[in-house]
This record gives sequence, structure tokens and C-alpha cells, in this order.
Amino acid sequence: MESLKQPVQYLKGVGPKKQKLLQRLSIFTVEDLIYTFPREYEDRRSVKTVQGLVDGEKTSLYLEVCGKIQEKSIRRKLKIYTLPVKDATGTAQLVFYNTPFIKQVFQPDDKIFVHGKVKIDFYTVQILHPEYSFIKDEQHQAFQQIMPIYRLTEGLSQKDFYALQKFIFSNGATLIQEFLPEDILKKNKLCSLDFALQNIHFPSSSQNLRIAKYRLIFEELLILQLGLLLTKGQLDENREGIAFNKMPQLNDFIKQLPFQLTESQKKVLEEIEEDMESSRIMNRLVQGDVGSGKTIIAIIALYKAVLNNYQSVFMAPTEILAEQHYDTIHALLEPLGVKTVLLSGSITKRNKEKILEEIEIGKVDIVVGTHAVIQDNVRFHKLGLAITDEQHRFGVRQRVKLSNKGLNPDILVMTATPIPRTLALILYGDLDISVIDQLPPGRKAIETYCVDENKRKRVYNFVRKQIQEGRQAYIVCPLIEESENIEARSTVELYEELTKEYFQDMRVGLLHGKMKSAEKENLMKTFKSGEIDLLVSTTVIEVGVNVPNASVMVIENSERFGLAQLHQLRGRVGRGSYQSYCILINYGKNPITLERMKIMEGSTDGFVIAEKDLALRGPGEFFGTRQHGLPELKIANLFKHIKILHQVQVEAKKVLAEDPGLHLEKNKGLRRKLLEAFQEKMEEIGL
Ligand SMILES: Nc1ncnc2c1ncn2[C@@H]1O[C@H](COP(=O)(O)OP(=O)(O)OP(=O)(O)O)[C@@H](O)[C@H]1O
Repeated sequence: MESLKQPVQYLKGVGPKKQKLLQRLSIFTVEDLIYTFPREYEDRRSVKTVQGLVDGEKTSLYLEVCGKIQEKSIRRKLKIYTLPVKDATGTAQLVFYNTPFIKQVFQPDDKIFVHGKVKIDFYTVQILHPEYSFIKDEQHQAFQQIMPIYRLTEGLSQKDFYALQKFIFSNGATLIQEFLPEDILKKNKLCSLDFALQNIHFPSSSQNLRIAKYRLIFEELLILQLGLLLTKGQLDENREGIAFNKMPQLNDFIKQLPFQLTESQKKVLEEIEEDMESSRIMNRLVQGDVGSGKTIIAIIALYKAVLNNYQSVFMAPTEILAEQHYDTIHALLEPLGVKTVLLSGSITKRNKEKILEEIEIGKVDIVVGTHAVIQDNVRFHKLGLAITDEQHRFGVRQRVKLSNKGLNPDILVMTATPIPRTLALILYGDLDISVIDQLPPGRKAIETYCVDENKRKRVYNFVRKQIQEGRQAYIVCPLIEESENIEARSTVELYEELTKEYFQDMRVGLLHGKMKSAEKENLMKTFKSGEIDLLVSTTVIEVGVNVPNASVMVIENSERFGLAQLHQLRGRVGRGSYQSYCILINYGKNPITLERMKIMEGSTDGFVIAEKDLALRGPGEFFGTRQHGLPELKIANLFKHIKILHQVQVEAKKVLAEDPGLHLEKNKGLRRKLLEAFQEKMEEIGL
């Protein structure tokens, strides 16, 4: 091996097929592979004997083969192989499924080491589908250690991963170069990079694993902090923004809304208005749990800009939501003479050209759409305010782009993700934060039930009853991350099953990501107007959709979703005054899944759920750091490692105080890493 940047296909054992599978896990180079850390470890060092095994546990054993392997056909497609084994304390069976080659593997009297799950039935002790190695093998020693367990994708096994990492560490370990400056290593008692990487994949002891983890967490957080400090530094130059005026019409507008703003909404609105009225550019994040009423706050801000003769833009994460926001804004502001347009994928080219022209000459006041609304072909006459959601919050690049158009608009970012404040400050270092921490009055807590898959029929009966009472319902289909095509297909299948077997007499709609924009829009319109009773959908409805008459949310294969996502989905009901229900149909049996479902049953508070989700999953997935233009966190957990983070913050500040551009020889490696991790951001600020 010549370089860690070498593509993985040059590794032994990686053909085009494996290369594709690795790509699916975002592994392109040898370095990517080295930085793909085990998800967890299995400690196989404590070995048990047959007598003393406990049903259900995973364990390691030394055994001797004491008979011939038996083959049994259970069903047409299920063959079971059982191999009699023993140790000094008793006999057992190794059980393998559908693996014909296993017949040739073992000979009587072979001495083996196995690791697998124990099943005890009456007097038979079985080890189910165990991993095994022969004592005489060289590999055996390694197999008996603390084994790394990697996150897999279909077609790649733990063994594949293990072999690849082994190959790299025996052939390319010398290529691993330390990049942290000596003084940082020393002061923080960090081990060297090669030691850390070697031990994160092949821990020689629990102690060394801890040391390795600590170094890698520290390194990851240090890069994150440096990157954030550098970009924030760039933004702190206090460019002149627009100072909007207070307008009496705004209060009239608020007074005539069909509801009173909650105290919490009022407070947040005050903070926004203050920002808008100052000549500093507003950069504010509004956090509010699902259904807390963020949209109306956004609309009031949009209207304030319009009253000041500025244009404003409202970006939504999906077309469905853009359409919904457009409808709401249009209904509220059109009577006041405000011209709002929707730039969506479904408008014709001619129409679009006309709208673009109207935006450019200032005939349009508010533009609503997906991210496309700030692309190059959209030229504003006089843009004063841009509202977006966290999924595509304005990065430095977008802000620079807007300024280059001769504008310094105020910026408001909305999020339903309840992030603990300290973490928000880290992630959104450059934004001020407002929190809506109160739901509108009259909301009833959504009742949540997690049920086993075999209760589906009962669930559907319940849905039917709710529909008969005049309510509407959602059934959300399993999330299939690998392929949007498969996801669409399975949604269609469920739709067909439901319309044929359970809801023949009801009006059922189907919604998935593969449908054309116009079809989606139409469907949502009919659902909203109450002409559809039941919507079978993928997670396209996840964010923001607001149909207050909907009172039941059924989520199929709920075990496949993250808690934050389940919370978002559940937030689609309970948005009016009707008692609402969320039913999680669960196919998973493992204890963590069940615990997650319990959390959902036990709480409807996004903040509580977020904290528990963080504890269970780690923030990488939860925050989707990538969404924020930040490097993905592979090992650090902003929540769990807050202490290390504080230590890192001090260190990062010191580094930049001494060497703001990272030009010193000792910081060269750090600079290179930072450029790699924050590629886009660093280009923008010209590091
Ligand atoms: N102060 C209020 N009193 C009563 N109803 C309100 C109030 N504020 C907002 N609503 C209503 O509550 C519902 C939810 O509001 P909205 O759609 O703004 O939620 P959201 O915060 O955007 O939630 P999500 O993140 O789930 O999209 C809407 O039907 C809205 O009209």
C-alpha cells in the first residue's frame, strides 16, 4: 500500500461488488475504512463451560466435536444442521441454518472455539449459528479477543470487515501519520494516532481501548471546534444589516388572528422584532417542539418585512410543506394586499419565467418554495428577510451568495429539534437562539401505544372507528434507507393490501417520494380538504404537515425509525382539539428497540425524547451534523463527552490565539485535517 488515500478497490479481496457495498457506507479510500470505527465490541475473553450456561446469553466456549453433523429440512426453504459437541462438563449442539457448506467443515474430535447465542430447551443445550475457529488456526488467537463489531450493509459481513482492517494494519500501518502537535498530545495525555487506530479496531485490552477512544474523541472534537471558531470569526465582522421599522399594522394583524399567541410565542416574536429593528444582521434560530406554532411567528416576521417594503423568502424542506406554507400565508396575507408566490417543481416553465420576472421587478412580496428559491436564476428586487428551516440552514456560502447579490438580509432559522442549549451553541455557534417552550392551549396529550405486529388487524379496526367518527388517519410505511424505489414499492403494496382487505369502503390515498410533484401536491390538498380518510405514506409527511382533523398516526415497522423521527411523525396528529393517537407497530424484539418504544409511550415532550435518543444513539445520527455543514461525528458524542468538549474548547482557542491561520510548522497537520473535514466551509472563508 502506498497511501491511505488509495481507493479501497486496490485492497486484497475488494472486487467491484464489495467496492459498491463499501461505497454505500461512504467508504471510498483506505483512510475512510480506517476511520470506520466499530459500533461496539464483544468481549469474548471470558470463556464458559456447557454446564452453567444461561438461556439467551451470548458466550464463548471451548468444545470438541463428538459426532456427525445432521441435516434436517424444516420447511421448503429452511434447512437446519446440528453438530454434536462436548466439553468436560456436558454435551451441546451447534445449530446452523441454510449453510450446506457447513457439512464439510467439521471432523469428529476437532477442537474448536465458538461464540454464539445459547438456547436451552428442556435438556438440550444449543449454540445458535455460532462463529467458530479451530484451535490449531493462527486466526484463533485474534478471534478470542475483544471483537470489534462494525455497522454493516447487506452483503458485507463482520468477517469481511475484520479481514479488511487486518489487511490494512498489517500492510499500511506505517502510513498513519500523527497530525496533532506534540504539546497538545503531551498536555492532554493523548496516545499516538497509530496506537489509537490500531486499538480501536483490535483492542489489546479494555484499558488500551479506552485510551484509544479518548484520543480519537479528543481529535474529532478539536477539529470540530477549530472549524467552528474559524467560521464564526469570519462572520463576526458585524456587517451592516437592514433596520426595519416598527409598523402599527403588524399589531392589527396579530390581533385579528383566529387565536391568541401563547406567552412563549410572544416572547420569541419580541426577540425577532428587536433583531429586525436593529441594524445588525439578524441570525436567529427559533426552536420549538412539534406543533408549538412556529409557522405563525415566521409569517408575522415575513409580514413585517413586507410592511417595510422589502421582499422576503420562506424556504421549506419539502415541496409538500412549501405548498402548505404557501396556502397558509396566502390565506392570511392576500386580503391585506400582499402578493405571495409559490415556486414549486410543478409549475410550468412559462409560468415560472413569469414569476421570476415578477420577483425581479419587485411585484412579488413573499416567495415560498424549497431551496430552489435562492438559486442563481431567482433575482430579488429587494430581499430583506430569509426564513429557512434547519435542514438547509444558511451556511456561510449562502450568506455570502446573498450578500453578493447586493443584499444583507436578516436570517431566521426554524427547528423542531429540541437541542440542549449548550449543544445548540456549539452546533449553531453563529446563531442567537429563541425557544418556544409552550404548546397552544387546548391540546390533548397524544396517546401512544406500541403494539406487536400480530395486532395489526385490531389497529386497523381502531383506525376505522376513528374515521367513522369523522377523523382522518395516517399509516406510515417502513423506512427503507437503501432504496427509494424499494420504499415506494413496499408502500404501494401496503396500500393495495389495505384497500383490498381492510378499508374497501373508505377513501384511501397513497403518497411516496417517487410520485411527481404535482401528484403529491394534489393528494395533500385532497387529504387536507377531508376528501381522503386515510393516507398511506412514506416519511415524506414527516416534517411540518398540518392537518388538524387527523387524529391517528400508525407507524409500521416503527423499530426502524429513530426516536426523533418518530416524535416528528407523531407530531402530525394532535394538532387540533381532538384526542389523538399514535400507534407504533413493532416487529423488533431486541431490548433496545423495546426500550425505545417505551420512551415513546412514556413521553410526548420532544426535549425528553431527544435526550434519551442521544443517550441511545449518539448525536452523529441525531443531529445529522452533516446537515449543518459540519463534519460527521464518528466517535464523539456531544452529549456524553461534554467534559472532553470543554477541555477541547480551551485548547482550540489557545491554538488559534497563537496561530490564527494555522501556518506554524507544528500546526501543519492540523490544518490539513481541518481542510479535509470542513472542505466547503474553509474554501468559503479562504483558509
Ligand atoms: N397560539 C396559538 N393558539 C392556537 N393554535 C395555534 C397557536 N399557534 C399556532 N396554532 C396552530 O397550531 C397548529 C400547529 O402550528 P404550526 O404548524 O406552526 O406548528 P409548528 O411549530 O410548525 O410544528 P411542526 O414543527 O410540527 O411543523 C396550527 O394549526 C396553528 O394554526
